[in-house]
Formats: sequence, C-alpha cells, structure tokens
Amino acid sequence: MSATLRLPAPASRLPRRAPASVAPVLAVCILLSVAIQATMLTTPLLTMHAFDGVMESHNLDSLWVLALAFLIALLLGGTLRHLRAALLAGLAERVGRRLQLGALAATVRVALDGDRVAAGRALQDVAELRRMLGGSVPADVLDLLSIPVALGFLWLLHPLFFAVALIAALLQAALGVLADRTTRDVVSTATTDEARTRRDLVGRLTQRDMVLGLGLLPAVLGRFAPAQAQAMRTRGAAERQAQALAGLLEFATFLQQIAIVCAGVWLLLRHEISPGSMLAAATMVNFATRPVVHLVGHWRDWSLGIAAARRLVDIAHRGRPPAAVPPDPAAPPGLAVQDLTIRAPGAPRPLVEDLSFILPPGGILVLAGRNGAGKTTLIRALLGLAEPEAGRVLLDGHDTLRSPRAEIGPRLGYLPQEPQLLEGSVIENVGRFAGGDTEVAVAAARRVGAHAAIGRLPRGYENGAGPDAGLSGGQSRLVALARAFHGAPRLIVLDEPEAGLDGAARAALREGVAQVRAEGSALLLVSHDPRAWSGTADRVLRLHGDGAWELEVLR
Ligand SMILES: Nc1ncnc2c1ncn2[C@@H]1O[C@H](COP(=O)(O)OP(=O)(O)OP(=O)(O)O)[C@@H](O)[C@H]1O
Repeated sequence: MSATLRLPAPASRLPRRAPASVAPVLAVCILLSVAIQATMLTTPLLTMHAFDGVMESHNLDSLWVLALAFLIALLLGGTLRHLRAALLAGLAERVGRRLQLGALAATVRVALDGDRVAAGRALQDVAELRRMLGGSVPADVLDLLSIPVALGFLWLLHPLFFAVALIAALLQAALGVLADRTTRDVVSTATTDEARTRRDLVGRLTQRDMVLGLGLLPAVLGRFAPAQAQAMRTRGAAERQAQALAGLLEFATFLQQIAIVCAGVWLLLRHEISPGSMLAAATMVNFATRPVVHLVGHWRDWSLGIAAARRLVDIAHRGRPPAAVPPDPAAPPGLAVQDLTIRAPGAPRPLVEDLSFILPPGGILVLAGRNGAGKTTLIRALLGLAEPEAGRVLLDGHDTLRSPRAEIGPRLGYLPQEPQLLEGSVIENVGRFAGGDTEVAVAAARRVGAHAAIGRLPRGYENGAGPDAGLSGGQSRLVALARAFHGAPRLIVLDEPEAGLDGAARAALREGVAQVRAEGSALLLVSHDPRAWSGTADRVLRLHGDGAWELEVLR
C-alpha cells in the first residue's frame, strides 16, 4: 500500500445553503409578461387607428408611421418573450437541481422501507417536472395575464364583445379542466405500471445467467409483455380522449370567430361601433382565449408535470427521517435494547416481542434462529434502518432510529448478507467515502484479514469495488468486512460473517473480532451455528420467529 495514496474528498454532499430563491426571478418574469401584454395591445390599437383614422383622412404617410410603430412593437414583444423564455429555462434548471437532491435522499429512505416502485419513479418524476417547467407551460401560465387585459379592452369597445370573449374563454377553460379530470389519473397509473414492469425486467437482466442458462427467457418475457402492453393501452386510451377534446377545442375557436364577426356586423348596422373597432375586437378576442387554448393544447405536459409534482411531495413526506431526539444520559454504555417489538410488513404476528437486553462495550452476542425467524429484520431495527412496532434501541445513549444519520452512522459497522459495495475504489469503500486517513482504512483491512486478498487485486486498494468491478463473492465480502471494522465503530453487526470466506480469512476474522472487543466495540454476529462462536461470544440470542426469544448468557 503506497503511503502517498489519498482518499478523495466525499464526492457530492448536499449543499449546505439552499440555492438563491426563485421568487425574484419569478417576479421579473411576471413584470416582463405585463410588458409583453402591453406590446400586444398595439396590434388592435393600430388596426383601429389605421382603419378609422387613415381611411377617413386618406393620409398614406400616417399609415407608414403606423406600420413602423407596429413593427417596433412586434420586435419589442419578441425580444421580451425571448428574455422571459431564457429566465424561465434557468429557473426550471435550478428548481430541477434542487428537487433532484431532495428526491434522491427521499428515494433511498423510501426504498429502504420496501417501496421500490415509488423510489424508482422519483427521479423519473423530477425529469417529468423539469420537462414541464422547461417547456412552454410556464410561459402559457404567465400569458393568462393577457385575458383580463384583453377582456377590459373588449369591454371598452363594446360590452357585447366582452360577453362573447368571456363565454369563449370559459368554454375553452372548461374543456381544459375536463381533459385533465378525465385523463390525469389514467396517465399516472399507466406511467407507474410502465415503471414497475421496466424495473422488473431490469431486475431479471441482472440474473442473466439464471435466465439464459436455464432457458427462462420466454417465461420472463411472457410475464413482462402483457403488463407493458396493458400500460401502453391505458396511456393510448387517455391520449385518444385528449385528442378528441382538442378537436372540440378547435371547434370552439371557430365558433368564437363566427360569434365575434356576427356581433360586430350587428353592432355596425346599429351604428354602435366603427369598422376599426370591429377589426380590433376580432384581433383582441384571440388574446382573450389564446392562453387557454395553448394550455389545453399542452395538456399532456402540465398534466404529467402536476402528477409528478404530487408524487414527489408524497415521497418527500414519506421519506422524511424521524424527528431527532437528544442522547439519553441515563442509558448504559454499549447497546441497550428496550422493550422492542418488530413485525414483518403485513404479518399477523410479531417476529420478536418485548425484547430487552444490554450488550456492553466489548460484549459479543450471537444471534441465531431458523431461516425466516427474523434475524435480518431485527438487525435492521437495531441499526435504526426500520421503525419497530414498539420500543427503542440506544447505542451509548443515542437512539439509533431517531439520531441524525451523520451522527449515528460512524458509530456503526455493518456487514449485510449481500456486501452492497458502492461504485468507487476498494479504499473508498473501506474508508466509507469519508476522505479520511488511508492508514485507518488499511488497518481495518488488515484487522479482518483482507489486506493480502486486496493486495492480490490488479490495482490493489485502487481497484474498483462497485457492482461492475468484477470482484469475486469472497473478495467483495472481505472488502465489506473491512468497511464494517473501519474506524473501530461502537457497535459492529455482522450478518453471517464467515459465509464465503476461506479458512485463512475465517481465522483472521476471529482475531480481528478479539481485537476490536478488547478495544471496547460491542459485536453482534448472526450465525446458524452459535456453537462455532462459543469460545468467543458471551451470550446467544435465539429467535423463534413467532415473537418468542431466549437469551442465553455463556459467561
Ligand atoms: N419487506 C418485507 N415484506 C414482507 N415480509 C418480509 C419483509 N422483510 C422480511 N419479511 C418476512 O419476515 C420474516 C423474517 O425475515 P428475515 O429476513 O428477518 O429472516 P432471517 O431470520 O434473517 O432469515 P434467513 O436466516 O433466511 O436470512 C420472513 O418471513 C420474511 O418473509
């Protein structure tokens, strides 16, 4: 091991400060929208002036001036729209980044609780929301400001124009609401179904040898294809429904044009308006209804975006860590389990009921029980990864469930049944990506007898260790063992630590266990053969799987 090897700094921590608030940018966008609406008013005003003024005076010069003014207004409106679009795109990017970090954290917590479908959807939902915010929907929403401006202008021209435009806008809005109501849930269900089937298929692909080797591919595809087809059918039906509503909307727009022209001609015949006013009204009525038509036209974007936002709010709520509690100064040192009851999800009986024991520093407890008795579930509750039905678990007074993870995590060492090594090098994994002293990581590897095995890897401690790094099962377990011992945690939990280790590694592990116990770590070992540890352990906890348990004190 080279002494110059440095552990890299932790890759990506959550930012301490929230990014600059979105409110000022949003306020500027609203101001720009007002300015855009003002430039928009020039079209009907100039039309009116051209028709009523120029026709009467026959002054062509004033027509050129009007045309120039119209061009300037058009250019100004276009520039302001461009500026607003750039600001909105930046805003979408910023909101997306902020949501992504929160969604990632919540996703991991929700996945730990077993809801992998919701967890898998969260990042997809962030992308969906970002697509909506980065698309035309925010500009369409801001353009809704033009409705009162246009309606006010029409009122000034004639209350009848106002009434026609109001009815048209309300009708189009009603069609939009109908489109949303009838299809949002259907599309959301289809998206969730698609995510589930995709996740299942990807899960099977990781079991490639089994699927191909045993000829299970047709069976896998047979299970996957109907679910995917159903999801696509559901989505297709919702989209057809939306297209039908879009057709209705187009029809409503034609009706609106006919109604405004008929109203104009009628008012002209009654000499209540000028020809210019009629033309201005025909232009203006579009401004009163166009934002609604746009929003309904982009129904799919905002409908999916809103559904995604709702799911993200839900996952953030469910993925919120429990409220932190301060350490209990009266608690004994080491591990104190108090009146703990745990139950598997949906199970009628608890796996373990009213469990209480103390494992002092330097104590070694072997956890035993038949397959499915609840050993892993109990370990998860002890580590604060799953909420028990009742009771609490304290480590040196710190509640393992309700203490901030950054505080309790370094006090714990854990070797799960699957090594769960993360993307990164061996040294990063052993050192828990904390950027600390490499010698501490190497000492942990030596302690569990992993140093020699790591030295035999092509790149030693710099070798990759993640899921695609190609480590053997035993090599991965050795690296995970070293990670569990890194930094002499106060409690080390090893789930079947000798599984997959050769004789030399087992002997080294036993030496390592003796050393950390001498240094004051408490150890909890899951073993199907507690007698194998009888010379080392000082108590055995046996689970019966029906809530009952017995604690045997060996010394
Ligand atoms: N997320 C879950 N959803 C439903 N049931 C679960 C869940 N997790 C655990 N169980 C059930 O709880 C029981 C205990 O499981 P656990 O994995 O804790 O057993 P174990 O003692 O570690 O088994 P083994 O020795 O086989 O590893 C089992 O019947 C299991 O099916």
